[in-house]
Amino acid sequence: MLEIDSVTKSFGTRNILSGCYLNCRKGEVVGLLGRNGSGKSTLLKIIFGSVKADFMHLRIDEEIVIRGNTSKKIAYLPQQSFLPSFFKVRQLLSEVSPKLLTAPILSYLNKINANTVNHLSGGELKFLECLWILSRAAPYILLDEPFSGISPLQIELIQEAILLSSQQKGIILTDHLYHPLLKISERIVMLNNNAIYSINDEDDLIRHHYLPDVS
Ligand SMILES: Nc1ncnc2c1ncn2[C@@H]1O[C@H](COP(=O)(O)OP(=O)(O)OP(=O)(O)O)[C@@H](O)[C@H]1O
Repeated sequence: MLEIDSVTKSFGTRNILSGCYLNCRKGEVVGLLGRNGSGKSTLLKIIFGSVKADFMHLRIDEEIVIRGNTSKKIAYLPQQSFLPSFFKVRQLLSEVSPKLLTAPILSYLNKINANTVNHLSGGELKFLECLWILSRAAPYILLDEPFSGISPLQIELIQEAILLSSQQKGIILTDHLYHPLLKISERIVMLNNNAIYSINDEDDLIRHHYLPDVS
């Protein structure tokens, strides 16, 4: 299990996270929701180790971890593209796990004919980056907005890849496209007012001012 607790983070005088707790077991997808600026990316970066918390405890499979990214136990899809523009698409595809290459995913990939990453469309690039991250050997995967910029049919393919990957891995996923997120998440949590809350139904999303109350 990946378990992070007592996460505290401020930027200057602005408190972003106060004593947050989050966990994820192998075999589950945890959906993390929260309004813009609530601190979701910051929390994922703290777990990965690219942002330093003011305070936190991170344990992965019973071991205390100081920096997630040097532990080899966490792979992380950031919101922004991270592959070098000259990276060969063929090379990228060769590093995708065969397990994720289902017939519909292969059929989509066969239609991509760019040679290098800088010739991919925004959605194609996000799709390939997500498949590549899901293929890493790390047992825990953090996905920051994997559906953003992706068209509906390709979102279904990404959902399929995430679910396949989650058979062995623990996945923490955040996205504002909350319907696709709700569909594949075993558990939903929400960052609100610097803390994490469990979400049981859509009414909770209204109570936490994530969805408008239209009643
Ligand atoms: N390096 C930084 N320096 C100062 N403030 C920062 C820094 N990084 C993030 N913030 C602030 O921290 C808050 C949380 O940012 P974060 O990116 O974690 O939000 P988020 O929940 O992921 O938002 P979104 O849904 O819009 O992506 C924001 O108000 C942001 O401006």
